[in-house]
Parts: sequence; structure tokens; C-alpha cells
Amino acid sequence: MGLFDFFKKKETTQQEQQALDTGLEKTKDNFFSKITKVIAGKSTVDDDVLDDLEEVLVTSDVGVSTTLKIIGRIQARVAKDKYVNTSELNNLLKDEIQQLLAENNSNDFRTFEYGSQKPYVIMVVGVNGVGKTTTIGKLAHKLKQAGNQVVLGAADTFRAAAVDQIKLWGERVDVKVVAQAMGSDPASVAYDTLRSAVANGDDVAIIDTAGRLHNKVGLMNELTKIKNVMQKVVPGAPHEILLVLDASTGQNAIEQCKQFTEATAVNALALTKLDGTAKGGVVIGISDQFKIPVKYIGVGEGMEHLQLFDRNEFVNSLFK
Ligand SMILES: Nc1nc2c(ncn2[C@@H]2O[C@H](COP(=O)(O)OP(=O)(O)OP(=O)(O)O)[C@@H](O)[C@H]2O)c(=O)[nH]1
Repeated sequence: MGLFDFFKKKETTQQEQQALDTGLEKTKDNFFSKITKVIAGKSTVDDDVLDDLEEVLVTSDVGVSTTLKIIGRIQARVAKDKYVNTSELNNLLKDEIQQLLAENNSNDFRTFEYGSQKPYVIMVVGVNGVGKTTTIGKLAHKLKQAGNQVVLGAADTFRAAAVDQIKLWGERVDVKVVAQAMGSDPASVAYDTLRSAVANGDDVAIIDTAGRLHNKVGLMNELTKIKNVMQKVVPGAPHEILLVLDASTGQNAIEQCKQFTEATAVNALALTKLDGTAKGGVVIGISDQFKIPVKYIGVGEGMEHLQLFDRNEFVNSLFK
């Protein structure tokens, strides 16, 4: 099975479903306990209920603009159907969220064409501590399991720990890591990694980058330099710029997304640490606001805890 098959829609295994359901538990508890309070003692969905629902969505990290869209849609449904029982609110909400995500992800990554690019180059960006290295390790493991030959580039040369950490992941998942000394030029590491990938006929090269968000121009220049150097070895690289965001930081993740998308052409998102946070609603807000496909979600620390994001499964699990 190659890269193309890896990204195709597959049956979710029972294990994956369970990890998703467990991972979303805190988000669910938070969300539904608030909704239960909103509809307590009320029989119909009226303006008061909608006002309270708006607050629930905003405080569940869905984000203001996405919340307003969802409320607007429900308002329209309620106006059309005249009388909507509060017992139907959950289903109504689920429907509208699912439809909103479907409309906004017309550029769904599962419809992307993967195939001829070899090596397929993924440049990974994001601030320190969001789970960038862990995500790279998990992704390498997943790709390798699917039969791809993978190489990692330790181009986050700013911190010694980052290089060591990616080397450790390389050992753990048995994937080659190209690294230089700490403080060396990240673009040079990226160049070496792609040279090695081409020489060895690797299918995928994943390049880690430094997570500094010093200022937009500095970040932009650094990432542009890495990209330009990579293109000398693999024209068209990077094929994917994957931004890693920590879902547990809620609105901060949205802010980081803004900054990185302004600095570079991010075309895929990974949202980590969904387990252990009540802020999972941020996935809905980010999908809606940025029109960049959420490609991966992290639902635990283990190497098997990275999942391909499926919006329907996500919403189904949330409303289970
Ligand atoms: N529970 C949980 N923990 C995660 C997940 N992804 C990453 N982590 C943890 O988050 C912490 C930070 O992850 P790193 O991969 O070191 O983060 P990073 O962004 O690479 O940060 P630097 O290495 O500091 O640049 C680690 O303890 C990971 O185990 C996830 O999906 N769920």
C-alpha cells in the first residue's frame, strides 16, 4: 500500500473509534452539561434558548464567527418549523455542525491527488510544545506501517533537545533521521534530508522546523529559505505544509493558525492533545474559519494515537 492508499477513506477500526470516543470525553461532558442547563425547564427552542446556546458554543471554543453561523442556521430552521421541541436541539445542532463542516471542507484532503510525487515532502511547522515532534514520530510510524519508506529531517536546530527528540522517535519507529549539529542552518538540514531521500528512493520526507514565532517577517524568511533550498533538490517541494496546533490551548490555537497562515502557505492541519481537554470544539471553529483541511488529530501520547481526521466521525462521536 502506498501513499495514495494511506490517505483514502478506510473503515475505522474499533480501536480507533474507541480512542476517538475516549479522547473526546472531556469535550463532550463540558458541552452537554452546559446544554442540559440551557434547556432545563424549557420545552421549545425560543430566542432565550438560542441566546444561551450561543454562549455555550463560544465558551466551548467553537469561536465567535462559527458560533454565529451555527446559531443563524438553527434560527432559520426554527423559524421554518415554527415549533421545535428542546429535545430535538441536540440533533438539530449535530446536523448543522455536520453540514457546516461539509460545506467548508470542499477542499477535503481525502480528495487530494497523491501519487506521482516522490519523495512526497511534508514540512512541519508550529510553535514549541504543541506536539510537533510527537506528531512527526506518529506520522512516520503510520506511513511506514502503510508500506512507505520514510526519512525525517531534524531541521529544528535551534534547540538541542528537539534534535535528540526526533532522533529518539526515529529509533522508536525505525525510520532514518538526517541531522546536523545544534545551531546549524535548518535549510542545510532540509537540503541534506531531501538529497538522502532522493538517493535512497524514499517515498516520504518529513522535515521538522523550529517553532519560533518571533515575528512574522522572521518566520516567513526562515520558512521561505528552507522551501527554496528544498526545491533545488525536489521541484515542487514541499508538497504539504502541515501546521501542528495544540487543541487544548483553545483560542490560542486559532491565533497561531492566523499567524502561520499569514507567514506561509499552510495546506494541512494537525490538532493535537484532544484527549484530556474540554476544548475540542476548537476543531469545528478552525475547520470553518481557515478552510484548510484538518488532516490529523492527536488523541493520546502513544505512536498509534494519531488519526486521520474524518469530520463525520468526529461529529458523530461528539454527539454519541
Ligand atoms: N495527551 C496527548 N499528549 C500529546 C499529544 N501529542 C503530543 N503530546 C505530548 O505533548 C508534549 C509535547 O510534545 P512535543 O512533541 O515534545 O512538542 P513539540 O511541539 O515538538 O515541542 P518541542 O519539541 O518543544 O518543539 C509531549 O509530552 C507529548 O507526549 C496528544 O495527542 N495527546
